[in-house]
Amino acid sequence: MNTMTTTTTTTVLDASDVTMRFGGLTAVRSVSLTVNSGEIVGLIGPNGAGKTTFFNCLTGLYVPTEGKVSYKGTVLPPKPHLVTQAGIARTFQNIRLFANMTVLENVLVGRHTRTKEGLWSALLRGPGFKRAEKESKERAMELLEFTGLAAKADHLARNLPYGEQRKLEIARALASEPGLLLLDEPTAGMNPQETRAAEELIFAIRDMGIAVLVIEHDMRFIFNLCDRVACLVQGEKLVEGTPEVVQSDERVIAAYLGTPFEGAPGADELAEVEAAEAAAPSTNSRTEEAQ
Ligand SMILES: Nc1ncnc2c1ncn2[C@@H]1O[C@H](COP(=O)(O)OP(=O)(O)OP(=O)(O)O)[C@@H](O)[C@H]1O
Repeated sequence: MNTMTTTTTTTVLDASDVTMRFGGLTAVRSVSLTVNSGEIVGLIGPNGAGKTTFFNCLTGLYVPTEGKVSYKGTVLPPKPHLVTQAGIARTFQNIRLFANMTVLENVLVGRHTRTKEGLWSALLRGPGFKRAEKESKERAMELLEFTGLAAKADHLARNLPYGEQRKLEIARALASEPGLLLLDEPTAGMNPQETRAAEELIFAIRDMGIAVLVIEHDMRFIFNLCDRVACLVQGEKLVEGTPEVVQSDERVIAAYLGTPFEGAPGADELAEVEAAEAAAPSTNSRTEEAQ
């Protein structure tokens, strides 16, 4: 929640008329979308609607066939490492961690776009390199505290439970000090309790001053979390608006939701979350899996 009285909203991301064709298939057709500072924006739509392809166009993995993508007023070069350097970080639908590296090492990898020390400095391990290494480690530990993973800093990534691997991906993305975070299905495979914790984590990220664009199929999560939601269908943006507008739009219901969305959690689901929360002493002190 923004408590400042004199906040100015700026456009962080401006994607304009983005089209992506693969041979004869138009996966994304002339989609425009902005994300402003302080906002959490959701991207929804049926399987194959073009959501991940659109993300890939934003992050330089794909060069859009048409259209342009700007970050804070500057057109982005279509190269993933330059996009990260500019200030956009992302997570992937399928978790992409370095499984045999520790939790801390995974976050340190995410810092490489922010460390200025060059190859020679690293090879010689001079004072500049050692100072940068120490600062990176401190920042990485801060991010592990923030995401609730500090106690597992020395564990191998592959030994973390699934929900914590997703958190680690977020910590690693935050390590590049982004101004915009793109999350591709951050709650996929999570239980209701983990989903709720992920929601809180994303609010906290927004409160740190990082704008968020999130793809998700869990509509309760999306409508609860987002200031604005855009619905893609067959590569085109069908509707964009507040959660209230999007969830009651007849076209969204027909093309995606199937039935009108009911916002309040069902009694069974609420009971399941509350029982799980009561059983777990805290999110950070889960039973550790064997290393
Ligand atoms: N590299 C590619 N080459 C060819 N076709 C592709 C490529 N990537 C995606 N597509 C196609 O583009 C369309 C959009 O796929 P995309 O993965 O972006 O959808 P999505 O909305 O993210 O779906 P989901 O919710 O299932 O993840 C699909 O028809 C897909 O098969």
